Amino acid sequence: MKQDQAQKLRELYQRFNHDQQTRTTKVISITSGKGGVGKSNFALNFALSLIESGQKVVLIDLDIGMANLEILVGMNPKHNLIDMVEGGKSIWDVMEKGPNGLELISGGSSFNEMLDLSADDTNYLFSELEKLQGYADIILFDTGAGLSRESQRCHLAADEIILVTTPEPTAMTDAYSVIKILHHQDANLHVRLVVNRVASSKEGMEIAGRFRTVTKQFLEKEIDILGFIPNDSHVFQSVLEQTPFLLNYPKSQAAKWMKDIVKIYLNGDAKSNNSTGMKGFIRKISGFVKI
Ligand SMILES: Nc1ncnc2c1ncn2[C@@H]1O[C@H](COP(=O)(O)OP(=O)(O)OP(=O)(O)O)[C@@H](O)[C@H]1O
Repeated sequence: MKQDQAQKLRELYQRFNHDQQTRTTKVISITSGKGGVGKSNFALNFALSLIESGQKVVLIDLDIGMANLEILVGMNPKHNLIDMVEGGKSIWDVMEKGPNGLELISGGSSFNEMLDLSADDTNYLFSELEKLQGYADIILFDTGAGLSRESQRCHLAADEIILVTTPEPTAMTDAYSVIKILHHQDANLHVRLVVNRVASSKEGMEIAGRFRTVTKQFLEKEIDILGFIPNDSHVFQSVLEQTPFLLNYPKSQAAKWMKDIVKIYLNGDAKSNNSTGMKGFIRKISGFVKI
């Protein structure tokens, strides 16, 4: 048997037997109030940095109508979630391997078709997604900016939400709105803030302070600040080169700060492990969708 065939068989074996593993599987939904604040770049490089720290991560693109993670990472996936539902494929058929152990599931560019999915299709989608329980330590959903009905469901069903903003007043105002609307639906949601494109950590702290003051008016608890990413030309360069900055420019300031965020995330996460995982996610999201 050829070596690559043997490798493929081993991978298949691992995937079909993953439920015997004991991974908890945390589901994180990544969002922003305003578009273009760096949410997808954050999601991709956060995933890669988590992997570098030993986590098994699956990144799922749910940016409705604008799925572009595959472009940022220079991949050309053969299938996406819509193909999966329409073609009766399995979740393993649509999961593509990227660089450095990244596993990516593309949402395609017409995921809003989900709105028209039949009850059987929706059940099928959820049953395939549920297979990821126990397969990865962390499932990251990159959702569209703002709050569409689908992305709201995703946030409300996830174990936690990472909200990305920049210091711009417009981005901040939209981020406040996202928190306010989500909090109105579930006061116990765990939201963590990332401020992207800051000039310095001092500016990041100032923005975080302002965010805390404003959100105190409608949150019972203080919002969690996960960290800051500097404004760094290497990010822009990496987008042009279709290679994530964490891999392309590992010594850049953006990569360094991202690694700090992951350290903070993993330290804090170990202390508060109350995830309901992919099974909980499917149970909750099924409750929002009338099947
Ligand atoms: N830290 C940063 N430093 C410099 N430029 C950045 C940084 N983060 C993002 N950018 C720039 O912002 C652009 C938009 O980033 P990205 O596509 O990740 O945003 P987004 O919030 O996902 O957008 P959308 O909501 O439209 O999907 C990138 O192409 C990059 O040029």
